[in-house]
Amino acid sequence: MSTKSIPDELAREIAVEQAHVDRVHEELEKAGVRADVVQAEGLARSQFGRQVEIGDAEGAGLFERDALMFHAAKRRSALDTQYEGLVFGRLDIDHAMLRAATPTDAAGNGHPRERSGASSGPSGSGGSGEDREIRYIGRLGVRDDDYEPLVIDWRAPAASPFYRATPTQPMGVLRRRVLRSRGTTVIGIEDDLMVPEAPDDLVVVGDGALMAALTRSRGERMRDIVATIQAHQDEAIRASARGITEITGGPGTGKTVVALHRAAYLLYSDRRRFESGGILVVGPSGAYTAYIERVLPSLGEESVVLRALGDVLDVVDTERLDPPAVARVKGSTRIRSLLAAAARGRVPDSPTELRVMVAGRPVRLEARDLDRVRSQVLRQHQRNTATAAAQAALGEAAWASLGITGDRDAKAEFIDKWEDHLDVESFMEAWWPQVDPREVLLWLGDPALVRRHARGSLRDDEVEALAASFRHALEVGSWSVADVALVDDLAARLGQVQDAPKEERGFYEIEELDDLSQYGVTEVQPVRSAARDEGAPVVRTEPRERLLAGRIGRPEEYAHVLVDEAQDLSPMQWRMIGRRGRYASWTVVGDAAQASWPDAAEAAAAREEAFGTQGRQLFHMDTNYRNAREIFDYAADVVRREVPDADIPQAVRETGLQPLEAPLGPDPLAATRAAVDALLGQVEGPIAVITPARHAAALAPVADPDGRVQVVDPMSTKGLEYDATVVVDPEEITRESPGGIRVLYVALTRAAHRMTVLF
Ligand SMILES: Nc1ncnc2c1ncn2[C@@H]1O[C@H](COP(=O)(O)OP(=O)(O)OP(=O)(O)O)[C@@H](O)[C@H]1O
Repeated sequence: MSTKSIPDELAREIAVEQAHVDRVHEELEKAGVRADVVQAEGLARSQFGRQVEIGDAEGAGLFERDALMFHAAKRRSALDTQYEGLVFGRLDIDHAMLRAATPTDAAGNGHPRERSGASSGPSGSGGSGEDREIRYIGRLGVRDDDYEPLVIDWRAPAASPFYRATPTQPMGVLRRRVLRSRGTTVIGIEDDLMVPEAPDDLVVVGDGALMAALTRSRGERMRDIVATIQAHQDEAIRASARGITEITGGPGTGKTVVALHRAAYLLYSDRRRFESGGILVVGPSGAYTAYIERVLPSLGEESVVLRALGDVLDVVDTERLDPPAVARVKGSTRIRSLLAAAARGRVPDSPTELRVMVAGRPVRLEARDLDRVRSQVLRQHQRNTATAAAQAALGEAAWASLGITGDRDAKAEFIDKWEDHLDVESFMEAWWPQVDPREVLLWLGDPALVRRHARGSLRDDEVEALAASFRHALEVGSWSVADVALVDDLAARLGQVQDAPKEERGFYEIEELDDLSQYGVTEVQPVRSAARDEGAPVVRTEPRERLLAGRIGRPEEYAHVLVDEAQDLSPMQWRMIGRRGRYASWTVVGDAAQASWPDAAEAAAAREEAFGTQGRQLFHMDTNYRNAREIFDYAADVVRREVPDADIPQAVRETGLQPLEAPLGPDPLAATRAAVDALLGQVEGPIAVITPARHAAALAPVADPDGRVQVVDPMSTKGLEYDATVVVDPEEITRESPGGIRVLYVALTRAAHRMTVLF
């Protein structure tokens, strides 16, 4: 046996694997041609529809095989060119060893033996005898004409030993091999031996795939870990789809990447349910969704919806953060009573009196009467769907106000006239308009209104700050991330805005003009009459239109909801996500020690409400795969001082390089530049300068145009990682953030290889 790679041996092994990869591609080439034919015959849709229901380990027959291959052929070139190859693993299994083992220690994870990914036989180093089997593992399943698997989908039960086999429980596996490819070319091999002595014909090369993966430079986008998933991670990935799956663990323990692989696994294991029902992945920021967006496509899955907290609603997409004190008010369920009152309250500037002549009788209703009718209707209805009910209730009130008793016919005539009365209709338009939930937030720019509706539930300073924040939204024309959950809450209270009946639309509202973009028009400014504007201050209407653009629909519901960085969701955000997962199972990923939402108990209560009474399964990750041990130990020391019960993982990789500390000095820009310049020569990939707001403007010039060096605030680095970081002014980071030291902990755990801290 050989445990060290020597170039010739490595080249020989690569050639063997290349031969198999070539065979897979030939097969896919043929399938691609067939797929074109299928498509040309108009059968593609039904074929594709069927294929989504099968896994490559189950079922048999030409039809499924064609369908499977159709899908694989479609995805092949993307997987090869963008995602490091379709085939990434190989298992050499000894069935004699398997037979001798306990029944649970079986390749195939207890499932009936599947035929191999390449079979026993001549192709390569594994071909000794009947008992030997070779399985190739890939991002998708591929079979040959005889329905023999050439590659097994990584999610199939037959691929499970690739992730679960260990030297103490080898599951019949002699050698696990990871293939590294560029395009369709195999360029490297890393082997792990599962038995103390490999048979003579089994060559072992490389230093182990995990370490090779971890020492690699980080790209701008998260990579999948499909070739190096560890056994404890695999358990969480393949855990039951039901109920609530919680994945906890410290920084860099792979929580995010495991959760994403789990999403791909769920689609594979119950495609009918999860593809049609949908999977929603929610993360903290747009930077985060951009960072993870390639992981699922790299696993062959395109159908998962990724949303940041600022773009959960279709019509709002924002990254703007409120000052911490305001975000706190907006995130707390305390604000619900204000929203409820505002949603039920009078529409500002709506009429406070109704005078009308109906069926020859003069009707007069005053503010008190109108308020009473409104409250009565809103006890049973949502405002936007209750126009008819409100008009009817108003009619009853109008009749009652006349003080006529016992004359049924007169009442019937009155109500009949009331229903079609033009004056009543125009009153209704002003008194009971359709209300966009975002309008309600704009009303709350008035502190007096906020105070009145809050009825003591908010302090004076909170009232002022809240109202100021909505006025600010109107000035800048953008909502904040925290506003999105408020809009969603109001939308649930008000009901969907209803279309005006077609015949009532003004000529300028005809449908053809709804989508002006087809004429190249991207921004519309209303024409204001000169007379109306005369003498009046110039009103800039554009920000308001930006704030109210689009139509808010009903919340999209999903079959599975995956929430990352769950420790940061405010109670109001939990409620927002909960509306999208009322019938869903959940995967929830978080680490309390990295929390930026200050009131853990309140958030926990809202989260429990979102989950309902479903069963739980908990997975804990305790190995840090991101940070060099020296960097992580530094961060762990910092957080332990204030959060003694922080969940501290073990970092597995040592570099021998301690983080550097240097003074920020009188010229922060120069100090930061010097730190960045040094790092540029030491790492290949992205570098982040993580700075508190105080230095952000001064340090902005350090960012480079190609994006390799970025200047970012600590909160925006949540969930992300870089080859190297410069953490600026840690004390100020702690001071400025509501999460305090926990946010500094996030900042200190973003670097994979090098870190410099500037005090
Ligand atoms: N089995 C693995 N093989 C290779 N790389 C891995 C493995 N597990 C995790 N990693 C890598 O470790 C890094 C950290 O993973 P991830 O971002 O999922 O951690 P996290 O627990 O979500 O971190 P945080 O809580 O700090 O955001 C990523 O680069 C990920 O690819």
